[in-house]
Order: sequence, then structure tokens, then C-alpha cells
Amino acid sequence: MSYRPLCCLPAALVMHRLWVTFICSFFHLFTQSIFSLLQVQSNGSSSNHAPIVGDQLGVPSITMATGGTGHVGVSYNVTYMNSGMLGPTGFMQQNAHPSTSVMMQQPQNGGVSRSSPTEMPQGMQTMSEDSLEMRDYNSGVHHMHPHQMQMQHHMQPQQQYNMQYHNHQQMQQMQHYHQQQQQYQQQAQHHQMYPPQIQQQQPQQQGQMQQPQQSNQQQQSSTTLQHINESSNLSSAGSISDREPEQAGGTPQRPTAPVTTTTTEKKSVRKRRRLGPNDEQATPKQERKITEFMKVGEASGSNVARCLMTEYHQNQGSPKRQPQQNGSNNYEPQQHQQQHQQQQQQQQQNQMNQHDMHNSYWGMATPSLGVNNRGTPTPTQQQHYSSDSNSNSNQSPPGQAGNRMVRTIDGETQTDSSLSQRLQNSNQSADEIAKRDRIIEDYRRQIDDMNTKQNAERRKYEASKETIKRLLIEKNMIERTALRDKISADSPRIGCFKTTRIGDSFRDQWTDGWGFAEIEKKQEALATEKNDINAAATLLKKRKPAELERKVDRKRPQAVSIQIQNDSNGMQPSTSSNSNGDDAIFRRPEEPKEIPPQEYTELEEIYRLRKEHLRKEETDVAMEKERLDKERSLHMRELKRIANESASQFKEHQLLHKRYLMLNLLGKGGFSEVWKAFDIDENRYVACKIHHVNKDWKEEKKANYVKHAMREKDIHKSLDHCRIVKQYDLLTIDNHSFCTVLEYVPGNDLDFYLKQNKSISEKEARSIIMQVVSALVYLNEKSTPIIHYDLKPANILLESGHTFGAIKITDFGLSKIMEGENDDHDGGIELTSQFAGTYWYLPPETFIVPPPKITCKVDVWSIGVIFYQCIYGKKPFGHDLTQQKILECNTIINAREVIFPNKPQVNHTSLRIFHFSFVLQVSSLAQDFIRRCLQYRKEDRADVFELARHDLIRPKLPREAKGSVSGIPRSPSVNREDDNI
Ligand SMILES: Nc1ncnc2c1ncn2[C@@H]1O[C@H](COP(=O)(O)OP(=O)(O)OP(=O)(O)O)[C@@H](O)[C@H]1O
Repeated sequence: MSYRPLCCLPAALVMHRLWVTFICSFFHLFTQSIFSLLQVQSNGSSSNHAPIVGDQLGVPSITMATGGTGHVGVSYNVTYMNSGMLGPTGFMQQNAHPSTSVMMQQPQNGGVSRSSPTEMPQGMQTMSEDSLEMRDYNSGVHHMHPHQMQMQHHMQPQQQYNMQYHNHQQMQQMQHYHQQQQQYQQQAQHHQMYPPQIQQQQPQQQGQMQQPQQSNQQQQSSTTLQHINESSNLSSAGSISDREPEQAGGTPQRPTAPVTTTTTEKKSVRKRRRLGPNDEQATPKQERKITEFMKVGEASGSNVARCLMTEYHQNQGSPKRQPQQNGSNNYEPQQHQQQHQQQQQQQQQNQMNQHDMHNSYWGMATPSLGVNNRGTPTPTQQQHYSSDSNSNSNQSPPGQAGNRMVRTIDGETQTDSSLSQRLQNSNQSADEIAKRDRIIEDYRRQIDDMNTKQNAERRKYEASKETIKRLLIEKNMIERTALRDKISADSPRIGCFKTTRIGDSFRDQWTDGWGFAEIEKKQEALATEKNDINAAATLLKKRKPAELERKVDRKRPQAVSIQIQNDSNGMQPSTSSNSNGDDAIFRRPEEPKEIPPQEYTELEEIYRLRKEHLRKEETDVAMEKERLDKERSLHMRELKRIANESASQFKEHQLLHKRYLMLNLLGKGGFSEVWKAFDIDENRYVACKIHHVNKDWKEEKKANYVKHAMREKDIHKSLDHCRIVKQYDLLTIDNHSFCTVLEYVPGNDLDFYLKQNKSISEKEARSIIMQVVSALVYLNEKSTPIIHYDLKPANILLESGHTFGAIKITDFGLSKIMEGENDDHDGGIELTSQFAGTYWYLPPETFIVPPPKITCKVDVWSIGVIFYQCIYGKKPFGHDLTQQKILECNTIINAREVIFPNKPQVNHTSLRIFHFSFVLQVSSLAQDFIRRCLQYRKEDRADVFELARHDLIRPKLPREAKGSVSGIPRSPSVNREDDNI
């Protein structure tokens, strides 16, 4: 009987141990499932921080600790582990699930515990030894008892606990788990697994943790406890081995006894709660460290950190060392020093744990069995390690076995640190976002301001355009009105077109105005007066005195005859007036009486002066008539222009393409009308040449016209020379018309000028020809030379309106490009549009059927004709013929030689009257130039470059430079005899 209880005692202890294991496993599973659910809920709030799942949840772990006062104390310490973490790869770590671990700690003052073995159950002691053996990190062996695997010891310092859950939300959750913790403790007590003194140990230990200045024994105990707690954290981490799931799953469940809560436990729980403020005192310290850690550790390597961490745990956190340090019962000064060192190590350990939390947060490699043999770090390295590990936590591969050792605690601190970091980051990012929003707002405001200004400027621009347009229209309307008024006022004087019936048709016939009639009257009066003077002078000579006669006897009969003539004209000498009255009654034929010599001389002088005056008056009247003729040609042209303008569809100041304001018609050609317009965008006058395709034309003719117009456009737009009108734009107006926008040349064309002035001086003509040759040289210097083919006075525009200014050539409607494969620049190109153009100015080869190839010498012929016409006032071939007649009479084909008149045809009355023939002489140089141009065979004709070298127009250089001008040798054909021209 006496042996039986004794024999049963170990068995009972073993059974208790099994029960504890079973209950802990049950709690573990129970809380795991509960907190998994909670994690799922909390993930919603932390989902932004994937891959962490449920990291903000506190997971209870029950920790049993033996007391240090000779009692074997087992405290059920429910800690809330921020586990349930996912590594960077996103899968749940093995220690990520909440774990409830019970740690059974060997008494730190081993003497007490060993001296009182009865106070400590055998099994408990054995189990503690087992667990210590299990934490042999130095050896790298990780022996875990199957039950110990279930009793994961997460001895978490209360300071860390509170530090980790300073977050308000977490504190609420924590309170919730505190309540659960109480329930777990009650259940444990109801199962009577541990004697009451074990449970009473916990408050003492907590008190020691709070007040490290207590008695040596207590200090040693609390220090040891703390070490053990932290070691147990490592242990728990280390216990999460690959085997753990099997053990957890394989632990048989046993029915649990009802749980009752003792007063001691309640006090213990209350005390732990009261520990909060004290822990919070430590919290800022830890937070600060974490922050520093986070900041510093951003630039370090993970491998070094892993190595250092491992060594740190091996040297500082190894549970095996604790018995060596604390195993003695005697507390001596040396031991005190050791204890102080131990406290420092503990602090370092705390820091490392925080660091580990962070590492495990990111699934970083933490001390593992595989890295235990690495070199021991120096304290500096340890500190460095703390910094390094954080930075590389993100880079460490997840799922390493070593990670599991400290992950649970790491997770808590990590969560807290990550939370604070996130809060910081979110605050920073919120600040940054606000800053950026302000910047964006500023930019937006600036853009709005710019847009407003731009819109205002655009409105101003549009308004100014409208104003310009309105003013231009107003001005144009005024000009139109004034012109029409002037035309109307001038028409009676100058004349007008009157529609008269001629046979069956009505035609506009010109009728001169009264200005011409008056001039006629003046001319008649002058002629009469002239006759009278002549008669009087004749009579006067008849009455020449004898004295004067005697001197010249043989002239007497002549003087008498003059007298008789004067008498017959009714012009009598004043000296005979009285006798004439006296002899009226007694009239008889008598011989003319002589007059006194004095009187005769006076009368003779008077008659001579009167004749001179009459001649001057005749000249004035002739010049007046000349002016009136010019006025009439202008008037006629204006009348035609106004009639065409009034008939045009663009008379209402249309704005083509919202840009070109049509002002007035400049002229009308065969198939085109040219309008003066204003380019509102570019603020300049332009000439809009509008090409009309006659609707009644055959399709072939339409196509041909459009082809020519397009050719003109294509050629013209490629030209850029000061003597060539520029082409700016091409617009389509409607299906039958399009418009080329040209540079506006304000003056008249040479044709109109020659019509008014008949001819111009050689100097003026040479100036014009020089400019035309310059433009032709440009056209022929191009890689694909261009033949204008329609050079004539009408296509030479005078910028100043007269012939002593600049000119520009225009109208490239018939021009040819020498670019075809069959085109030989020397031999010429095919003439595709024969008999197009103005025949007076085209060379003989263009009339030959079939036409030979043409070259730029077509334009050279035209230059010769224009020069001749300018000087002599008429065209060299077929001047008075119509185009049709020229064709019929083969006038040009027969134009083998040019004939120069003796004198140029002068329209200037004064020059003609006073016979300033020396002014009207044409130089031989000019004649030679014309001759070189009007050679019948194109092979004999000069080309453009030779013309440019001709002495007539080549630049005059100093004497030494003569003979070679810009590589152009001096023309050998002509000696420069008249440099004064
Ligand atoms: N760029 C310009 N600037 C000023 N006036 C121009 C311009 N181009 C042509 N003109 C004038 O417009 C009128 C008509 O020009 P256009 O070229 O149509 O006449 P054209 O040569 O007689 O006709 P066609 O082209 O049928 O031979 C002419 O009086 C000419 O002086």
C-alpha cells in the first residue's frame, strides 16, 4: 500500500505532463482556428500591405514559467503573437499561424529548485531539462521532444507586448484576448495540472521584471526569467520545425476538465494589465530603436545580417549558457558583474528580437541551424547587423528554416514597426500628396490663367482681324466708290462705251468725250491763227519799204508779192489802215504801198513771234491730246475692269479660306481673273489668281486646263528669286475653280505701260531686259531647267508702275520643265502644247509642224522681241497683225532677219516736235543684243548664259577684272562701243 502511491507518483506526473501537452495542443488548435478567422477579418484592413496576412492580430500563446524563489512556478502567460505572416513570396510561413505554447522553465536559482526537489515535480524538472536540451543552438542540434513541439514557448516580455500593441485598434483586440487568456488560465486550473504555488509564481516574476532593483535573488530570477523568456522565444521559433505540423496534427485530444479561475491568477492577470504603463515607458525606447533600425537598416545586406544574427543568438541567446551563468546559488560581486553583463546582453537581445521580428516580417532568413557555424560577430558587427538586416529583409528568400525561430516575436515587433512605418509612410505620402496636389493646383491655376490670357489674346487677335477686315472693306468701298465716281466724272470728258447695234448684234462701241472735242477745237483755232500769221507776214513783205528794197533790189518784187498776199489774207499793215478807210469810197486797184522801214521791221518781228507762240500752243494741245489718249486707255481699261469686277462672284469681299479678303479685280486673262486681296494671317497684300474651268468645256479641255494650272502651280511654288513673283498658296474654291495666291506687285505690267507710252528709252529697256535675263539665268541654272515659254510685256510686272524700277516676271502657266527622261537639256524637250502662247513673242521653231525640240532659247527669242518693242515702239514681226493672221501668214516662220528702223517710234510729243533725235538713237550694242536673240535657227541663237555675258547687260567691273565675270567670259561678238548707254 505504501509503495503503491509512491510508484504511482511518477506515473501520475507523466500523466499530468501528457495532459498538459494535450490541453496545450487543444488550446493551440482552438486559438489557431479562432485567430485564423480574426486574421481573415483583419486582412481587409491590411490587405494593402500584402503579403502580410493577419499580421496585426494578436495571437495568444500560453507560457508557463517556473519561478525563481524556490517554487516551481508555471505561469500561463498568454501572449498575443503577431504571427500569421506571409513571406514575400506570399505563402504562409510555418510559424505564421497563431501558436499557443506553454513553457515550463527550470528554476533560475537552481539551488533552490534542486535543494527542494519535492517542491518541484519530477516530471516538470525533467521536462525543463528537455526543453533546455532542446535549445542547444551552439551544437546546431535541434532535438525536440514531441510534446515540447506542442509547447512552443513564446515568452514575450511584457514591455514588448505593450510596445507592440500601442496601436489603439490592436489594444482593443488585445483586451479581447486578455479575456480569453483568463479563460484559458481558468481552464488550466480547473484541470489541476499545476499546483497553486506554480501559478502564484507568475506575479512575482512579473514584479521582478518590473522592478529589477529588487533583491539579488529576485533580480537574478527576473533576469533569468527574461533570458529564458527570450530564449523560449527562440526556442519556440526553433521548435517550429518541419516536424511541427505532424506533431500538432498527431497530438491526440483529451477531454478537458472544467476551468476555474483562482484569485491568484486573477491578480496575476490584473497585475499584468497594470504592467501596461510601465511597459509603455519602455515602448518609446523600443519604438525609437525600431525606427532607427528601420532607417539605418535600409542600406545593408541581408546575408551579413543573417550571419550576425545567428552568431548573436549563439553567443547571447543560447539557453545553454544560462545555467553556467546563473547556475550558482551564491550571489557574489563577480556574479553581480556577470549579471550586469547579462542585463546588457539581455537588452541587446531585446534589440535583436525586435530586429528579428522585422526580419521575420519580411520572411528574412533568421538564425537557423544551417548557419550556426558562422563567425561570431563583434559588438560593432552586432549593431551593424541590426541595421543591415532590415534593409535586406525584402530581398531575402522566404521559407528558410532559420526564419522560423524568431518569427513569431519578430512578427509582433515587425507588425508594430511596420505599422508605425506605414503610418509614417502614409503620413509622409499624405504630405507629399497634399504637396503635389498644391503644385498641381498651382499649375492648373497657371494653365487656367494662361488659357484665359490666350483666349483673351485670341479674342483680341480675332477682333483685330475683324477690325482689319472691316477697315479694309470700308477703305475698298470708299476707293471703289471714288473710282466709280471718277470714272463717271471722266466719262463725259474722256468718253465711254456705248452699246450700239451693228447689224444683227449689239456691240460696245467707244465714243470719245468732250475733252477730245475741245482739243480738236483748240487745234483748229491754232491752225487758223497760224494761217493768219502766215498771210500777214506775206503781205508785209509786199509792202516792204523802198529803202530796204534798194538795199536789196532784186528782192523788191518779192516784198510786193508778200504785201499782196497779206492783203488777200485780210492782214493789212497798220500803217495803211487810215488810208484804207479813206480810200474805201474811192477804191481802186493800186499797188501795195510801201511802209516805212521801221514799221515793216516791227511787223515782221511780231509775225515771227506769233508763229513761235502758235507752235508752242500746238505742242501743248498735242500733249493734252496725248494725255487724254492715255486717260482714255486707262479709262477704258477701268471701265472694262469695273464691268468684270461687277460681274465677278468675288465682288462682295469674300474671305477665301477665312484668310484672303478679296478686295478688287486687277485684271482678267483668258481663263483667269486676278484679284488684289489681303492676307489677314500674314498681314500683307496678295494677288489671287482664280482659274475658272468653263462648265461647258469638254472633259478633255477641262483636264488639259487643270493640267496646265497644276503645272504652273508646281513649277511656280519651287521658285524663289527676286525677279520672279512668288507663289504662296493654292486653294480650291469649288468644283470649277481654284486659286493660286501670288506675291502682289502694285504697279502695272509692261504691256500696259508700252500701250500708253509706245516706247521707252534704251536705258530703261536695257534695265528691264537685264532683270529678265537674271530671272532666266536662275531658271536655267536649276537642276531641271525651266522654260517660261510665255514671256511677253504683259507678264513683266513693273513694281513701281514705270520702267525705271524693279520688275518681276509672272505667269508660269505655259512653262516647261526639262526633266523628262527623253529630255536633253542641250537638245531640248518635246513641245507638247503647240500654238499655245502669244505668237508675236514665240520663235519660228514653235510654229513648225511637227515641232522640233525646244530649249530655253524660246525665252531668248521672246527677250529679243520685247527689247525691240520697248525701244522701237513696235513688235519686230507681225506688229499690226492679229494672232490668227500671224498663223495664217506664217509671219514668224518667215521672220528670218530682224530689220531696225532708222528712228525709234516716239510717242513723246515734245521730243517729236523738237526733234531731239540724238536722244532717240539706238546703240549698236542694243541692236547686236537684239540680233543675237532673234536668230532664226535656234542653234545660232544665243542662250541665256551668253545673253548674261553680253556687253550690253553684263556687270561693269574695274578694268583689270574685265574679261572674266563670275566665270562668264566676255562676249566676243560685240565690241563695247557705247558704255554710256
Ligand atoms: N502678282 C500680280 N500682282 C499684281 N498684278 C498682277 C499680278 N499678276 C497678274 N496681275 C495683273 O492681273 C492682270 C491679269 O493677269 P493675267 O496673268 O491673268 O493676265 P494675262 O497674262 O493677260 O492673262 P493670261 O494669263 O490669260 O495670258 C494683269 O493686268 C496683270 O498685270
